Amino acid sequence: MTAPFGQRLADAVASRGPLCVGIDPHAALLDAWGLPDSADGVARFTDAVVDALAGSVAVLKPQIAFYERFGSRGLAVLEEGVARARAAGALVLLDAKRGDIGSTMAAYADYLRSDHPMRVDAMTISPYLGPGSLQPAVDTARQHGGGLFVLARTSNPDAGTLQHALVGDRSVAQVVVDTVRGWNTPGWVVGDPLPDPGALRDLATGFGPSTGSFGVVVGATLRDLDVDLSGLGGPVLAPGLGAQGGTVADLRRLFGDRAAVVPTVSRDVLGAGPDATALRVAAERWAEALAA
Ligand SMILES: O=c1ccn([C@@H]2O[C@H](COP(=O)(O)O)[C@@H](O)[C@H]2O)c(=O)[nH]1
Repeated sequence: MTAPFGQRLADAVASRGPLCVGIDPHAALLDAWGLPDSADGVARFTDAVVDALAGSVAVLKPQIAFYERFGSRGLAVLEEGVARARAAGALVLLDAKRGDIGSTMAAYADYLRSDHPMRVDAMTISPYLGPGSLQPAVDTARQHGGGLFVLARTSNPDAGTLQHALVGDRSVAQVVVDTVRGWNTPGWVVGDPLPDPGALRDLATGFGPSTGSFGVVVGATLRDLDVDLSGLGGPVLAPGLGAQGGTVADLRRLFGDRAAVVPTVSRDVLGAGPDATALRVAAERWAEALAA
């Protein structure tokens, strides 16, 4: 029986630190690494990143879009990379950003099943079809010890166009955060009123044995933290560092010590490759800056 993702994440962070490194084999990076823009190039890129980092970083986050570019051969490469990364001790967060009606969502969530050929530890999902549509993914995650990160306030510049829109007196982003807070709250079921954040302030804010398995994505590029994360009870995936302009100082400014933050960096680390030592040094530089 697999322990809940939140607990496994907290353990990984305790022993390896919170850094997540993204595996994003962009065509430009393949070129810079002297690799062909093909499934073979992506395989060599993935192997190099996994070999260099899966033994030391807490989380690796492959971006499925870069594998789907090469059809079934690309997915076979990803499947192999995911298995190797997990075997080396890294948690694998599949950046797939899936979202659909509930019955289809159940199929997407199969990536979390223990019998899936490309089983991952957690995946990113999109809430655009409404919180209720995501429930089958929550059920699968609970059953198989998996985790979910729901897009709440993403790192792209025009994200607020939709995410700031109001639903009653709350922003769309806040509705997402409140929904995830519900998933992390023992005893809460769909249809119950959402838990009052004020009453949940003592739910874990940092990493610990009670870290929940359900998290949100909040970009490190935000000018201000315009969602209330109190009582979330689960992790916050923070992309946007490095290539998108976010810094460790931004993480501190936005989150302080009020959240269990998993900062994630792709291009800024991957650009150091293909040399394994250089990749490790680039990841360590971020890890040290985060720990300082
Ligand atoms: O709000 C979001 C959600 C996901 N991402 C993904 O993270 C990486 C970022 O790559 P960098 O090279 O570090 O910019 C990429 O896979 C995005 O799809 C995000 O950037 N923002």
